[in-house]
Amino acid sequence: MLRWKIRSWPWPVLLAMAFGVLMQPIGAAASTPPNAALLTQAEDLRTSDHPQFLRLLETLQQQASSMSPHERWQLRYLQGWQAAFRGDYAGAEGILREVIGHSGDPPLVAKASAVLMNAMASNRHYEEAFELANRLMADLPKIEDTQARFLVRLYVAQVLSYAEQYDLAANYFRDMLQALPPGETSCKPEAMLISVLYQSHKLNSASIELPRGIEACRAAGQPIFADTIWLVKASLYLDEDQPDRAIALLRQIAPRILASQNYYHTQNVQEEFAQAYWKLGDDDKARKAALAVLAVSDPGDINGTLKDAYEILYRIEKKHGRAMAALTYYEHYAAQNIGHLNDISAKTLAYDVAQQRMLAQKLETEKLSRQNKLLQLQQALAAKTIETGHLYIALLLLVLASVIFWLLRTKRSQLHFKQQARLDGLTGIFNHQHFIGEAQRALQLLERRRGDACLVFIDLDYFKQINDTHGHAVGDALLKHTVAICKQPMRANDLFGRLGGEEFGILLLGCSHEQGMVIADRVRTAIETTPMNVDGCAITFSASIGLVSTQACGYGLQLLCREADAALYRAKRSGRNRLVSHVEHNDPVKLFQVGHGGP
Ligand SMILES: Nc1nc2c(ncn2[C@@H]2O[C@H](COP(=O)(O)OP(=O)(O)OP(=O)(O)O)[C@@H](O)[C@H]2O)c(=O)[nH]1
Repeated sequence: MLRWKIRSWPWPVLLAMAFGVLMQPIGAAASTPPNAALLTQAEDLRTSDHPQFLRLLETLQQQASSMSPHERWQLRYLQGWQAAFRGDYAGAEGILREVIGHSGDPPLVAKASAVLMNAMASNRHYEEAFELANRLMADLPKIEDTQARFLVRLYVAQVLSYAEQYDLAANYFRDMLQALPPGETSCKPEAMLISVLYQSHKLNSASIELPRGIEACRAAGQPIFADTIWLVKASLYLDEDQPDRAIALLRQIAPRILASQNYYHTQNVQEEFAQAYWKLGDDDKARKAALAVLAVSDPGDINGTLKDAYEILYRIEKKHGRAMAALTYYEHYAAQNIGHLNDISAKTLAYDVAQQRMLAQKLETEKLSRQNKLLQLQQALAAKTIETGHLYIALLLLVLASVIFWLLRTKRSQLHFKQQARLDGLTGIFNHQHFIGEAQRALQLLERRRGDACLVFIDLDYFKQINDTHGHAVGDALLKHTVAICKQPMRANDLFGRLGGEEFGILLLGCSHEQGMVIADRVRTAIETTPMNVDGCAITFSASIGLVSTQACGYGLQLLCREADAALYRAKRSGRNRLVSHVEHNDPVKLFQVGHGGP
């Protein structure tokens, strides 16, 4: 028994319908509108009045030299579209690729891409067509022109249905119906939705979509799309074993379809007649209709309609025992069946390949983006490490600076304390201990050079009385005053120290006995003649001085101190305020007059 197979509506059928092949009469234009208006008019007429479109295209081609570059690219797009329409797919591909590559006009590029995709699919370049469909779907959000978006979505959905992705295509058409751009009607998406629902077995003859679609196309003045829906309805009657209703419907639409000479619709209407008559057992009419399908077909055509027509012819001939004729039709049927199945496999395979390739690209992109992210993280980490390194260095430098600062402070304190330990707290000159140490070292050096030096001991006279009379503070001030006076005749390298109480020592370096005597006497005289003023009252005082030279006693400090002390003692004993040298003890050549006998 003949099994009715749901027709897989081939791409060219839907494409031809979308292009429109209505032979509407056209009126000649009274005057020639400007190029831009003519281009828009031509684009609008493509599907509703194709002959008029061809005439306009001719006019536009003649006016090409007066067009702007943008208009010339629009014309080129229409030429590409027309090439695809007339079946010159290779020519269409070349022109449309040119528009896509060079026009620089995003809506035009989108429309040209959609038409190119159709041309490639019609030319059985399935893999390229599906890949382009994937790209167009991905780029869809970027297409701002509503007309171009509509066209792209329409064509992409058609290509999806061609790859038997019916649910996906149906969703596309439903989305389009939800948001029709201005100037577009629901006819085309409705008709195409019905077509994919039929192919995915989701319709019956009572489905609401059918009258809705027919009404939309009638209102839009698109009879060809309305006929598509009528043909689907007739197929559904056949599926539901209602051949009478199918024939009644086909009789209504057949005159218009046959008059339109639409290739695919003519094939389909005849094939549906054949199926219906076969079901009713009217073999003659079934045979006649099936032969009419063959009559309108091009040689070499392979499609589901031809396959079904040959199957009916084979069964009729077999039924009537015409074995030879039955075998011939069977061979054609088998060839159509294999060709049709091969074509379906090629499409399915191409779609799978395109999907796999897209998935691989997506994974590659994700991998790259992950690697990129990893790289960014590594860079951030490296930057952080450098930053941390800088922080550590800064911290280290800070610690180092603190340590250096602390060491310097400690050193300064040490130096300060050391200095303090060397100096006399009241007068600021060497204290006894340091004076003795320094004198020892200086005498040792001097001994090596055989230089001269004089050690001078100075003791203030009656200092106790000054303290008692004027107070201890005045006594302190007098001691400082004395130090200042003593420093005046001294040289920079001479050593000066406080030996205790009111007693001072001076080591005059590089100084002979005679020179020493002169300097020491200057000191004595200066003390005697430089009173200290306290509250307007001049306090005069004097000092006794003992001197010893290395010329007389050598470089031993102990001996020098003893002899200087002895000379000082003698100065005190002999009346104070005088200079006595060690030499004078043995040969008192010169005695100094006492300035004051007492305070
Ligand atoms: N103001 C003050 N007095 C001091 C200091 N050191 C010692 N004296 C005093 O110096 C005085 C020394 O007195 P004496 O040893 O009797 O000697 P003098 O009164 O100068 O008598 P002669 O040395 O014999 O002339 C004592 O009264 C000490 O108290 C000091 O740093 N400041």
